[in-house]
Amino acid sequence: MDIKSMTLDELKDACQQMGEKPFRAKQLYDWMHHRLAGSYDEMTNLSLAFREKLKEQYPLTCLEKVQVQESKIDGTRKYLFRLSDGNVIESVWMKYHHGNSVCISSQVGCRMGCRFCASTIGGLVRCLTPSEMLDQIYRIWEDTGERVSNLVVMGTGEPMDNYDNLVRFVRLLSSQEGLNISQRNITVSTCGIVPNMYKLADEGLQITLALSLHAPNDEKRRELMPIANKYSIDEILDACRNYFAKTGRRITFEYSLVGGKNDSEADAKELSARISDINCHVNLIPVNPIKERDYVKSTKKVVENFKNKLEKYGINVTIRREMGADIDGACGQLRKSFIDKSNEQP
Ligand SMILES: C[S@@+](CC[C@H](N)C(=O)[O-])C[C@H]1O[C@@H](n2cnc3c(N)ncnc32)[C@H](O)[C@@H]1O
Ligand code: SF4
Repeated sequence: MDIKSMTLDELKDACQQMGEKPFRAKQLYDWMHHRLAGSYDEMTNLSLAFREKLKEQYPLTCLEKVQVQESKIDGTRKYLFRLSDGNVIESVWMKYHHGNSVCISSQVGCRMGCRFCASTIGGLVRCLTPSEMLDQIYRIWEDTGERVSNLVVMGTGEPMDNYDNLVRFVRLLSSQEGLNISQRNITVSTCGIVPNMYKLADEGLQITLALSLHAPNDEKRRELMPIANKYSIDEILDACRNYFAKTGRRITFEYSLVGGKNDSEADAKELSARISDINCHVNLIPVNPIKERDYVKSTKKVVENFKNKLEKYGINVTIRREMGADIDGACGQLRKSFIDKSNEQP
């Protein structure tokens, strides 16, 4: 395992095996997770011999900032980072009145194939390690100089398709010796991989589960999301009910409104009936069109009507505020256009 993905206890064992005292592990942990050291050479309170041993046994890798786009409207920042193997990923920093929020990627690409999503067009390249997920937050913290209070795993990738790394990442991020971000301020979004939703409910975590529903019935969902061929909405909603029963955490349903596909009043009525018994919140997101597909955004009026209809049936609902509208591209597009441009060059 890479050294920045280790817990403090694991690091103590590793240090001991290298003949070092356990307090060295604390110093090392502090350098990596609080002082955001980019290399062992910066860790000047560790002996040169120890640093050499570390370099040999545990190469320390950090994300490299490749590009930042900043919104003139609200200060939202989109980051493109390069991983040590040359792959690139994107992350977003948003300023809200309740604090700063970061949206991270969990994989390089995605294999789920949702029709409206730019992240999946090149398929899955690989899963991110816990430290690569952490480092997105660390590098943004370093760049902005501001603490992060909320985290959403809603960037490229399907976190439930990278389960063990995701859970380890959440534990590291929320641990007292880590950034100590409250688990209640962490949201993990999934397209609905049912067995792992059950597993997550038993981890003893207090994170919010966001479920990307996007349709009121299986037929419509299958048109938008191939994963719907594997798990039915009934199965997914049962997994959500179980998550609430086990954790007490209200479920968030994400619903991307696609013009003429899933945004009618009948869709709203059917959706309300299906989720009315679940302690939940619905987040409506007008779909962000990508050039590879011909899906269109629902009009403002249709979005408002959809919201009103859900409210009429007693569902708690918000329309997601558009952040960084001037730098907006759909999720995964910054990475995709960077790769396309790199491929065009001779
Ligand atoms: C990029 S996904 C990552 C997390 C996870 N894989 C999932 O699907 O929930 C985060 C959210 O963005 C939504 N999304 C993806 N592409 C979109 C687009 N072009 N317009 C609006 N929402 C989009 C997804 O449906 C999902 O609800
Ligand atoms: S919406 Fe989520 S699951 Fe679907 S392709 Fe995009 S990243 Fe993957």
